[in-house]
Amino acid sequence: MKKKIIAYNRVETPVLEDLQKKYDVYFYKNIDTKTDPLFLEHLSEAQGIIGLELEVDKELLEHAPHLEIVSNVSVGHNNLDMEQLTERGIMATNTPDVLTDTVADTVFGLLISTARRIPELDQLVKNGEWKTEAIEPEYFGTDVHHKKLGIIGMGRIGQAIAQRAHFGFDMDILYHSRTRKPDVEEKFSATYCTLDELLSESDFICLITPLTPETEGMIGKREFQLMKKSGIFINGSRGKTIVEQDLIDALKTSEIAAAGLDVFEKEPVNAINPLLQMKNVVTTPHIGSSTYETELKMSELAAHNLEAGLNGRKPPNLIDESVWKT
Ligand SMILES: NC(=O)c1ccc[n+]([C@@H]2O[C@H](COP(=O)([O-])OP(=O)(O)OC[C@H]3O[C@@H](n4cnc5c(N)ncnc54)[C@H](O)[C@@H]3O)[C@@H](O)[C@H]2O)c1
Ligand SMILES: O=C(O)[C@H](O)CO
Repeated sequence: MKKKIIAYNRVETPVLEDLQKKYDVYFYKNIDTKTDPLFLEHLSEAQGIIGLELEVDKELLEHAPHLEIVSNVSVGHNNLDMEQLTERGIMATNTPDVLTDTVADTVFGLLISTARRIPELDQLVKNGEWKTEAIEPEYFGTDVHHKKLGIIGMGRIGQAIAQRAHFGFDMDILYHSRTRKPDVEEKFSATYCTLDELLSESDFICLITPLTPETEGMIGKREFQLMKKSGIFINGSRGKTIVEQDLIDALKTSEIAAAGLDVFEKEPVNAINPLLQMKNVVTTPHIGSSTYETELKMSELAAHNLEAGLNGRKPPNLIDESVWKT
């Protein structure tokens, strides 16, 4: 009998079609996973889950007695209750590496767009408000090259950001991470420092840690106050790593100059969120990894992980290796 799989939110079409040849696949999108009766029925039979941002918690797992593996189509796995999964011996996997450069490009794109006010000035041109041959100084931006960049979370993506900053833009790099990385320091002439030093000395700050109990709300009122008034803050991690209301306040009181945000406390972001009214805030809808090429690679890797797990092979990207019994 074919194994049963729940596919959720995003599995690229060619990958989904390939899975459909080998398994019974039930694809769901934009449903209430706590109450949807058909979803819960399929979940009760499923051996595998593959997808993006499905909240896999105790309640969901209680409806999934046959589950063997949850394969995230993302590197972030804050949607998974790892304690519950491990306790039940259910494998969980993610998609590191294949998206690293794409996310670093997004973060750097946000950084340049925010510093040079590209979306705001694009609107000005398109609205017919470019009135003088020489644009007025009130529309000038700030330089990116040769400035100081602070990276919080010097992992795979953090290092790809550092590479762009160091080799492409001659920036000075400060970083703060759980551990010091001498190879990174040498490669990008980066300096390790405390979080407070990084916040007070950087011209640009990129946050790119995972969302964990330790990083939840790690950037709030105190941290924004430590930043330079000319400071530009970029968040590519998860919305909940910052206290969003404190960011709003810091921008309103000019505690910092501007922000570039790919992620929000609540997604999709609420249309009345004050951040959306601010000219000095550049936003994108959580598209860090969303290019055709990279999303396909993520789906392929997630399917590879899923199929390994379902067929008795160790998935290459097991998050908690302790569940693998040889
Ligand atoms: N915006 C997007 O679309 C998008 C896309 C991919 C990843 N992400 C986010 O980026 C995160 C990082 O991805 P990665 O592949 O670089 O992961 P990674 O594990 O390689 O790197 C994470 C880094 O954060 C550091 N870190 C963890 N806790 C910390 C703390 N309390 N203080 C300082 N540093 C801390 C770790 O030491 C590590 O160096 C993901 O977990 C995800 O949340 C977002
Ligand atoms: O963590 C990731 O891979 C991304 O945020 C998914 O979109």
